[in-house]
Amino acid sequence: MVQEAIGELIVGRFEIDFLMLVAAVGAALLGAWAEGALLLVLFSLGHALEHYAMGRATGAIQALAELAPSTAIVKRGGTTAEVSVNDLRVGDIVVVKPNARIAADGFVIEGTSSVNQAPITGESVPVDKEPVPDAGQASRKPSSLAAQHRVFAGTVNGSGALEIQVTKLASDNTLARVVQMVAEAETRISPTQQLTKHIQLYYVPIVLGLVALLHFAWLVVEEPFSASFYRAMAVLVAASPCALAIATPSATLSGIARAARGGVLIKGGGPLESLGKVPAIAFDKTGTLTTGNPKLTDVLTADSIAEEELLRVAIAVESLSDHPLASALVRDGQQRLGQVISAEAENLRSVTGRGVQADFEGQSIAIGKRTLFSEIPGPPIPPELAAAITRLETGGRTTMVVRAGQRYLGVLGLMDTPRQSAKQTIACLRKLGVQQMLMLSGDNQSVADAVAQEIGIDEAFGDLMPEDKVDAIRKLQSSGGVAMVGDGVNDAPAMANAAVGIAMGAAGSDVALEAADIALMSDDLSHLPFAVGLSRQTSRIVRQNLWFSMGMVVFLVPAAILGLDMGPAVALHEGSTVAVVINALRLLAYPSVDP
Ligand SMILES: Nc1ncnc2c1ncn2[C@@H]1O[C@H](COP(=O)(O)OP(=O)(O)OP(=O)(O)O)[C@@H](O)[C@H]1O
Ligand SMILES: [Zn+2]
Repeated sequence: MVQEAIGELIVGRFEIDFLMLVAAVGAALLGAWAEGALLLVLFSLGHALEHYAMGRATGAIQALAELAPSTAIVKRGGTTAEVSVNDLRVGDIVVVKPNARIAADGFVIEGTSSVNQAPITGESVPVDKEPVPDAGQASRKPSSLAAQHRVFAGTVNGSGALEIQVTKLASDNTLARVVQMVAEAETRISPTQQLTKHIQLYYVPIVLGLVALLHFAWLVVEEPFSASFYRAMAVLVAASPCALAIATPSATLSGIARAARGGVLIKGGGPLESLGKVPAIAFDKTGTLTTGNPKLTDVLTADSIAEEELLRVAIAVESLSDHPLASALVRDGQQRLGQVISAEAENLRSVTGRGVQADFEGQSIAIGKRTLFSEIPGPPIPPELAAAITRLETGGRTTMVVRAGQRYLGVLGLMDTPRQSAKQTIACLRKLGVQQMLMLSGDNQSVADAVAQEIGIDEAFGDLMPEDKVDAIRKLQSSGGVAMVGDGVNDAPAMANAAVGIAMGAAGSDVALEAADIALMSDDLSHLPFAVGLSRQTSRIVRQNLWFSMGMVVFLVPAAILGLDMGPAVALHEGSTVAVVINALRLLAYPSVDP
């Protein structure tokens, strides 16, 4: 305490601890050793309780870090050995026994099991895991692997034994990054916290002035100097804004810790507070409200073009693209053809938000939405093909027009389905008080409208380029604030312009984890109402704490002036500080909303 007080003095600012120290030393100097000692005892007792309670919140975060085992069983050169996780290298094969905690991030190469991922993603249902078809290919791009192949350090294996190939060093795995980000979050200051800092800056000097003045009370009322001094000291204690100072940080810390346990990473008090306040939430469509796993539903060829030709060209080009539409086309197209197309195009150039261009068998190929072809040189879309596109779009299809050289080969229709949890999530958010739910999509307006209608979104904006999404967010932001939910990859600019950027499925994506203010670790929308609810509850508790602690000062100061003793004044003062922290700890027990 003394150190803290001196430290603050050195940086030239009065702090609460300093006030208390003045009171204690003052009492002792005047020969009232007993009072001085009582003051110090009560004071440190209060602080000990407060530290203990705050420790509960920080402990919740610390517990997260201890989820990962410290050793792993590694297969190297035909033998197995137990090594420290810090000695694991990318590419190592780790053996995971049944019911053991997984020691590293990686993908499954042997065995099947179901893994409880709740510690990382908050998903209550275990996720089935199976080996990747080709380990060599998987290791080249592990971040694009499906959930049934990937595993995370800190999750708990089910009843099957697994062998996994390590993709991340222990210091760099998802768990380590989450722990680090939560730790950083603790140090970020929320707006309300800044407010209380501000109050302290003016408030403390005013209190000191009042206390100095009260020393001269014996000049006005008839009493000995020592009586005036005691009163001044009691007022000093009564006026110390300890509870006020701890009101917000204690709640923020508990809120962040609770969220982390529920698979929601909140990067600081700022995002935690704003999420509970925003009147509107905007969602990206593909991969956020929909599964992001579309199916090829229609193949319409232009006159005199064979379906094989259309599909072969489209597959050769799209196998180079990593857009979800592209992988769907490659997968379903080959199935429809009944053969694997191994021919690959060259020189892929993507036209953001519109489509792709590439060279294939001596021709320049363009694939994309209607507007692509009014922007690149070449003949316009013939009327009968345009009619077919319109028909598909009215039917809720995403369309991909294919042109080879000067010839239009046809149009492909794809359909994505809304996530199962989407409709319920939207309803849940509405019940929590979010007034407006919007959708931003690069897809055509008909598809956007169809999805919005199905899941209960208020308004859908389609045909948006990434920069249009940013503009839309800016506009919403200036009319009351908006949170943006996306995958954090191509929505990063829009997310950055929102009051709060929320990324989904962040456990699998470093980029998303980095870009978001709030990250839903699981690829599951239903954790969003939990985050919003928790955030609102945090704001409520902060408000209660602020009122209570200010109320206590407003009561105690006059009471002390009118003669309340030092003992009760200190007890009430420290009691209120502890009460504030305990109130904040209630957040640790905030229930997860089950969908
Ligand atoms: N590789 C591609 N092949 C064909 N068309 C593409 C490709 N990439 C994008 N497009 C076209 O551009 C449109 C917009 O793509 P963009 O990536 O901006 O949005 P999205 O992520 O698919 O949708 P949302 O904005 O709803 O998440 C797509 O709907 C599609 O018509
Ligand atoms: Zn205090």
